[in-house]
Amino acid sequence: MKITAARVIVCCPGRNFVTLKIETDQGLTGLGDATLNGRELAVASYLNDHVIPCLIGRDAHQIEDIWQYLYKGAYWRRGPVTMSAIAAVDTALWDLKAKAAGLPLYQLLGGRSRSRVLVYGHANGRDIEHTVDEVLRHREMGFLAIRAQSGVPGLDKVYGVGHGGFYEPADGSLPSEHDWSSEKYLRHTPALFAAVREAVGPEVHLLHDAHHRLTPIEAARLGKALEPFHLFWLEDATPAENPQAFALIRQHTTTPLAVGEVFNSLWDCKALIEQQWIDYIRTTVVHAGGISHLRRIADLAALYQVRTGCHGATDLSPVCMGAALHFDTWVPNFGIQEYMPHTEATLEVFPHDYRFEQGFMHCGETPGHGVDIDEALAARYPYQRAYLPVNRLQHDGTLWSW
Ligand SMILES: O=C(O)[C@@H](O)[C@@H](O)[C@H](O)[C@H](O)CO
Ligand SMILES: [Mg+2]
Repeated sequence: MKITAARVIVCCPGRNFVTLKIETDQGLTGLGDATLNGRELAVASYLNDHVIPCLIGRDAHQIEDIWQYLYKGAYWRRGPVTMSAIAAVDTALWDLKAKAAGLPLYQLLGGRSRSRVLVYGHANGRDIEHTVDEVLRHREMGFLAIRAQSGVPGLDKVYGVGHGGFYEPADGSLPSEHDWSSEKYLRHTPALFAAVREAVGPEVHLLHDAHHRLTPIEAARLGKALEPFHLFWLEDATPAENPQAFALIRQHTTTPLAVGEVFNSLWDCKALIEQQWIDYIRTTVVHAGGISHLRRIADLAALYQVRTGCHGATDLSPVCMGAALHFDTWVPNFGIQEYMPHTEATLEVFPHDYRFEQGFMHCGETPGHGVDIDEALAARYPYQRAYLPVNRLQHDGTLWSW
């Protein structure tokens, strides 16, 4: 099955998405997600200007050889742009191989390891009371696992909390600047989870994302303070460039730790997994080199009882969600899948066969990963530059992790 053409489709049905479409001489096409929030055109150019010329004429069945060619052949290895581009090619080739076999993708990975995929939803509120209401609303919607994020008294905007309706962090023609105070956040968050756990009872899994903002000792303090509320995980407790920071957190708390949505290769994950400094690895298809590389990360994690917890925010396209659900259906050391429902406009551009049902998701049985793109509709939503916000410390303006 020869690759005859490939093109990059950039569209913005409410937010930007980058999709790679590979065509073959057998008339089959494959899709991969290449969306990197706030740097979309960098990946589009990497694909258009540097990758696609190398793909034409290759055998689409040689997924591994093409992966190695794009990884080692670039000389400049790893990084979010490179690995998102490789991920898109890899995902599209797995989609093609499954379509050529007439099988849903999970069958090519090793078949079904579970009947359904546990997911967690996002409950966000402007304050504790509103967040409790949102958690209860999500429980009513059938979620068995719910992430809670709330506004922090004294801070105008914080990660994860929209201002009414759909939460989309990327905004503006330049990055918006948010104030941050770890002290205010640390004073507030234990009270948030005391109220949420009290309201929702012991059964519902509760999750929280500290979003890279705490120092290691502050993260240890928060993990310890949250122990009475038995979180499923505390995510991105501290920036993970220094994996050793998680060793310090580990010394102080039994709150499970999750990290990895910003990782783009096995090498980012290795020490954290081998030292058992984390409990869940958050890498997913679009940013960690595709299905081929994500399998390698999961296999290493399995040796150390670390489970998967794929990233699944709305700035990852339905193509990534579809592929991730097939991965989740197969992977033996599955933990949980993040599920932020896309907008109707996005879902119209990306017809798909996966579905949500009572706290779980089900990938479809369509050959491939089960997601397509309506190119005519996508063309009606041209790219709109948007950036993720930046954070500055409220007391002196120091630039901080957002
Ligand atoms: O866990 C999460 O879902 C977040 O960390 C993401 O929403 C993250 O902020 C975005 O993907 C950034 O583009
Ligand atoms: Mg996160």
